Amino acid sequence: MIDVYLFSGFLGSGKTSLLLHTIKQLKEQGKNPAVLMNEFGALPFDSDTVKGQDEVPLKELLDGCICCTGSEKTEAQLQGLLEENNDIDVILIETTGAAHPVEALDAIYSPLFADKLLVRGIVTVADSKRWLGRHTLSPQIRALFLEQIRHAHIILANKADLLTESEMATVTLELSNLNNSAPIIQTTDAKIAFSYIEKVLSESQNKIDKPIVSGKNLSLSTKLLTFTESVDQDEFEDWVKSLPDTIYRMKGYVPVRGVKHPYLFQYAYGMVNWLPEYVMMEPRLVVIGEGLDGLVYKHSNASE
Ligand SMILES: Nc1nc2c(ncn2[C@@H]2O[C@H](COP(=O)(O)OP(=O)(O)OP(=O)(O)O)[C@@H](O)[C@H]2O)c(=O)[nH]1
Repeated sequence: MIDVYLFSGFLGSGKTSLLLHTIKQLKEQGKNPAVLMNEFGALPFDSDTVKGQDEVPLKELLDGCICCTGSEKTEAQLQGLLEENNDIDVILIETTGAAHPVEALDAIYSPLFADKLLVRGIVTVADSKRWLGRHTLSPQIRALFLEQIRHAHIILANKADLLTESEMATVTLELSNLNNSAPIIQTTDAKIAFSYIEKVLSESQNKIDKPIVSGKNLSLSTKLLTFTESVDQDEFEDWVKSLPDTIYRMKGYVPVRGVKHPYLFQYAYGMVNWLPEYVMMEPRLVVIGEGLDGLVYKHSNASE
């Protein structure tokens, strides 16, 4: 049987960081992990990051999340992974931040895999800073955030570096009030020993409840910005920070004036992150949020 782990968590909480860190540890143990990831929106930025890891079989479900693309598609992807690679030991599934973890899990519970896959459980990465500011989220999004925590078998209270010790203590207490059966681990960059996750999940094969909130009903949408000319880095950052709180996530490549290649740009919950790129990437940016109509930067074009 192949162990399957599901990584859940809100947009920008640190799931990809957990995935990369886990792949590294599994490979160090001599195991062969495979990855199924889905992206909300049409651009596979996260899967680009994972492709950088040598020889990790990867399937992506583009343009939608595991829950909305339908279980047949997920089944087909999983089947493809298993047929093309007969030496997989572990499958890691990263769900989109907009997916209800139980629906995503439903999709991989298929009779096709009953004797092949052993679903070990759900690890939810919670952005601790966002947790403290959760009252600013719209009710539907907040409900999804809570559901992802409620259904977790292990919770990572991530981004501990951004909070004080007493804030972290508050977050941990509040998370445990919501889900008192999952261990809560405070992490930075979602760094955790995978052996710990393995141990906890092999001990507790929790029963997973039925979904309450559906990821399909959310008013989240995505937008793709393409740039017509390079931007002034400070001005662009000011623009991003002036956007409403309902813009949850941005990632992509932004051409910056005076710099040769577009920078890798990430935005999550009020914080921006620029990283130089040594290759020429197409300058385009995915924006995820609510109420994106009319959102455009002065040197860019927007499309759905
Ligand atoms: N300060 C801080 N930043 C973090 C931490 N973990 C992740 N980040 C940053 O948060 C951003 C999002 O991290 P990812 O690992 O891509 O999160 P994700 O959940 O995969 O994001 P989506 O793919 O949008 O759902 C990146 O800029 C990370 O560098 C952390 O513990 N502390």
